[in-house]
Amino acid sequence: MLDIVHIAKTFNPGTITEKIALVDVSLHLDDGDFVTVIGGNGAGKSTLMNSIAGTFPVDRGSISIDGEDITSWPEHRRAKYIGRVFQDPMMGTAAGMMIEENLAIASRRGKMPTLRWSAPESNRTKFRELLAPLKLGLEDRLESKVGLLSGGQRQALTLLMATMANPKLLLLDEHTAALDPKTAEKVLDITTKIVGERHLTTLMITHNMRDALRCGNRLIMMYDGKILIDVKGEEKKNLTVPDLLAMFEKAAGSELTSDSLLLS
Ligand SMILES: Nc1ncnc2c1ncn2[C@@H]1O[C@H](COP(=O)(O)OP(=O)(O)OP(=O)(O)O)[C@@H](O)[C@H]1O
Repeated sequence: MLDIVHIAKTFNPGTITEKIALVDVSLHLDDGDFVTVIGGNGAGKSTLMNSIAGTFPVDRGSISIDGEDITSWPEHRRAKYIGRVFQDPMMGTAAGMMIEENLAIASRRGKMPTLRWSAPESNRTKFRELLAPLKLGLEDRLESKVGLLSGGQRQALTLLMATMANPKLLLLDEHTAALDPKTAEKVLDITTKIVGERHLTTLMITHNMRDALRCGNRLIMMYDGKILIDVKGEEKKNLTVPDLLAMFEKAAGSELTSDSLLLS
């Protein structure tokens, strides 16, 4: 489904601020794979995601989705295939617009643009049906401005919008990190439900090792711009946080020092 072959990315090459962010990364995802991505600060997780989304070009290598080489595609063209949710609940939705207007825009992703934002009654019924399973009461607030929602409500809505047009690939970039623990748990449960029901191929960055172990069928751990650990299926299911730390030490030849990972 997703094929990343030997990609590399260096920021500010040839300057004193040069930073090698991705060394030589290859990754193949099967249809419906739900991969959690962990790693310390600066390991290259967001750079990997940004490379896939087309935020910037990679220096080397190729990226394909369903056999189509998208390496040279600009970000807006890739957006037809890719749904993305960021850490900041303020991104991904339009605060000044109503819930139904946001959903109407999301449902038209990849189709011809239209000047008509408002939703006819048939769409409203569809939107209520989509929102009700979130159990956040949003189905009764279609005309509320999104800016009035809590961070968790807004992230759940963003998730719904990012998946409405059935993306080939869903990228979740620490999408629960800015929420309080209880709300984060709820949004993560909603994520697991949507991804599972829709069989969405998904990459999810998290700083929480337990979440990384609990969610998905595969886990990759990045370190110094490389994929250091890649576990899936039964092996992942039986893994504990101490197992993961031991695997890291063995593969990296040093102890994990990232506070954000160890304290999560
Ligand atoms: N646009 C950029 N310009 C310059 N350097 C960058 C840029 N984006 C990332 N980097 C650097 O590349 C390295 C990898 O960053 P990246 O954001 O991919 O790490 P990460 O694993 O997502 O870390 P974190 O968990 O802290 O978000 C870091 O050293 C970072 O400072």
